[in-house]
This record gives sequence, C-alpha cells and structure tokens, in this order.
Amino acid sequence: MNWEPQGITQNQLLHAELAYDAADLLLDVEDRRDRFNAEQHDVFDRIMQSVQENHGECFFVHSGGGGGKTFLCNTIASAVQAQGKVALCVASSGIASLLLVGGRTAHSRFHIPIPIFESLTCRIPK
Ligand SMILES: Nc1ncnc2c1ncn2[C@@H]1O[C@H](COP(=O)(O)OP(=O)(O)OP(=O)(O)O)[C@@H](O)[C@H]1O
Repeated sequence: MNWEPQGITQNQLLHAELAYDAADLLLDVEDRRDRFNAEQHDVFDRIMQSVQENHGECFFVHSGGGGGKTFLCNTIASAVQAQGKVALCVASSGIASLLLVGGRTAHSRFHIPIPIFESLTCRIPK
C-alpha cells in the first residue's frame, strides 16, 4: 500500500470523504446540537471527546424505537467530517443505510466478502 501523500490524494474514496464543506457542516451540527435532549448531549460529548483524543474506542448506543439514535449518529458524523476527518456511515440493511447521511450498507462499503441470498438467515439463539 502506498502511504505517500500523493497516494492518499489519489484515493477516490478518501478524496470524496474529505471534500465536504466544513462551514456548512458546522452550521448543521450547531443547529442539531441546539435541539439535542440531555442524553443525546451526553453521548455526543463523550464520543467527540474520544475522537478528539484519538482513543479509538467503540460505542454501543441503545434506545427504544424513535429515541433519536439516527439523529445523533448523523450529527456525530457531520461533526467528525467538519474537523476534516473521515466518518463512514454504514448500516447492516439497505433501508437502514438510507437514514444515514451518505450511508451505505457495510457489505457494500467495505466489500465484505459474504455471499447474500434471499434464503439466508442469521442463527442467533434467544
Ligand atoms: N433532538 C432532536 N430534535 C429534533 N428531532 C429529533 C431529535 N432527536 C430525534 N429527532 C427526530 O425524531 C425522530 C426519531 O429519531 P431517530 O430516527 O433518530 O430515532 P432512532 O432511535 O434512530 O429510531 P429507530 O430506533 O426507530 O431507528 C426523527 O424524525 C428525528 O429527526
């Protein structure tokens, strides 16, 4: 893999992901943050602190249906992108990915080599 700066700028995905208008994103983030509830504020601050300090942590955000997870995740993605960093929004299903800004299925985005058939199910015991 070519890690030279020129190689990085030639990576089309990276180029597209770094081409956002930071000023536009910041305005959107500020508007959304003003509307956050207390829990969304807490999660946003905690995750952004982790990003800022490069902790490389994983977070699991859980709530009942319609609790504001997607709203929060889109705001976090925009806040990360506004800093000139890369945030890739992925979901496990195509329908879920449509709710995320610039969202794609993880399968498509990362070229996960799992064959998908209509008859496939996931055997997760209760
Ligand atoms: N802080 C907020 N201010 C204004 N609208 C909000 C806020 N949080 C969420 N919403 C709105 O509430 C609705 C439900 O939020 P959202 O889709 O983010 O919930 P969710 O937890 O992802 O839902 P689900 O679990 O069903 O996927 C959406 O229309 C969203 O725009």
